[in-house]
Amino acid sequence: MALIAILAGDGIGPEVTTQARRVLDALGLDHQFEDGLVGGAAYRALGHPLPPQTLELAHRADAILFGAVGDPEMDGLERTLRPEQAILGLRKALGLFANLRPATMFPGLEDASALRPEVARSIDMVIVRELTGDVYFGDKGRGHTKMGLREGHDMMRYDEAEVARIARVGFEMAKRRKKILTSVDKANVLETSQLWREIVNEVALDYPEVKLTHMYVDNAAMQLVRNPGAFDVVVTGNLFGDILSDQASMCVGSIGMLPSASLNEWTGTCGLYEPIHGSAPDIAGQGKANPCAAILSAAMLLRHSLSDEASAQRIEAAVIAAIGSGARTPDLGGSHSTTAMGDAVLAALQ
Ligand SMILES: NC(=O)C1=CN([C@@H]2O[C@H](COP(=O)(O)OP(=O)(O)OC[C@H]3O[C@@H](n4cnc5c(N)ncnc54)[C@H](O)[C@@H]3O)[C@@H](O)[C@H]2O)C=CC1
Ligand SMILES: CC(C)CC(=O)C(=O)O
Ligand SMILES: [Mg+2]
Repeated sequence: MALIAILAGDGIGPEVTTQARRVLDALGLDHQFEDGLVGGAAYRALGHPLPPQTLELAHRADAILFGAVGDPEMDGLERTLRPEQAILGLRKALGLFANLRPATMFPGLEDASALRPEVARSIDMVIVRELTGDVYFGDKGRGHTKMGLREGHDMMRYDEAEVARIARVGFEMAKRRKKILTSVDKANVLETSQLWREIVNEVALDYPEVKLTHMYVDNAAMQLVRNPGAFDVVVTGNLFGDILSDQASMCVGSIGMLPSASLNEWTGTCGLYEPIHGSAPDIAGQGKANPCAAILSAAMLLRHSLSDEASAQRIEAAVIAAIGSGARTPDLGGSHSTTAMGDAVLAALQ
């Protein structure tokens, strides 16, 4: 029996996580669930966005289903107490360096894409985003210039081991798919990216069967809307991966459709699974959130952390069938509530 920690968080986090939990329950598997406080909800109750008891639960669990954190009322808090520190802290504490973000066009959703249907139809890609380095975790601070102007800095840095291990995840993933890997960087400007490219080329020697292309991030953003079907696996750093994956989500219809897995090794023993979106304060509490990304994250949890491919596929098939039957939340142009969308997925579960 596995222990699944549920960290629902803030805003729409609890709304979408509730639907994912319903789907997991309906599978009738013998797993145990334990809820933990995280983000703004944890700060309100316990004075810290990632309290020790939540961190302890995360370490004890076999896998974590995460909702989202973030609360506009807490934007003024010092950075270390902001709700977002909870997810950053979990990624660092659990060593979750590999973030897999699949973007696939679901049949019937072409019209919801921001792209023309004939362009959108061919999208089937995975963004492999490095998750514990880069400007997100580099030295940061505030100060004043000699002229007395306020300044801020965030250090972008990677060492060769950090680049090599995420590159390997990208190559392994590509090897199992169409054998096309695009490494995205900004090596024409950034020293960090030059090292990135050097190391990716070294790792490539172990994967002669994978076709490797290097692409600058500005071009990648453009190609992602021009010809997204050309991408198979994209490997990139923390910042570029964060931005490109939100962009990829609109190419397949909605940010409410993209799940993710954050792993600390290729097969992942303990992993954290979350929709790529945030707490969406603009729609929180209104029953408008699309729960598909959270439900699909639960499928990734079963696949990567619990080695239960059959159950993962049952969930994915149910989401495809629910979409196929016309179920749509407002972000997809429909009028299903969050719960009604969950109902549609449950009804389609075979
Ligand atoms: N992993 C996490 O917990 C993340 C947390 N955040 C935090 O979330 C808060 C809000 O950030 P935003 O920049 O507004 O990004 P967001 O992803 O929360 O929302 C962006 C837009 O997408 C819409 N949206 C997001 N998820 C949706 C869903 N499931 N169904 C329908 N529409 C959806 C929202 O309504 C909003 O208009 C901030 O505090 C931010 O720091 C942002 C991204 C990731
Ligand atoms: C710390 C999070 C707010 C970063 C983010 O946007 C993400 O991981 O998608
Ligand atoms: Mg993001």
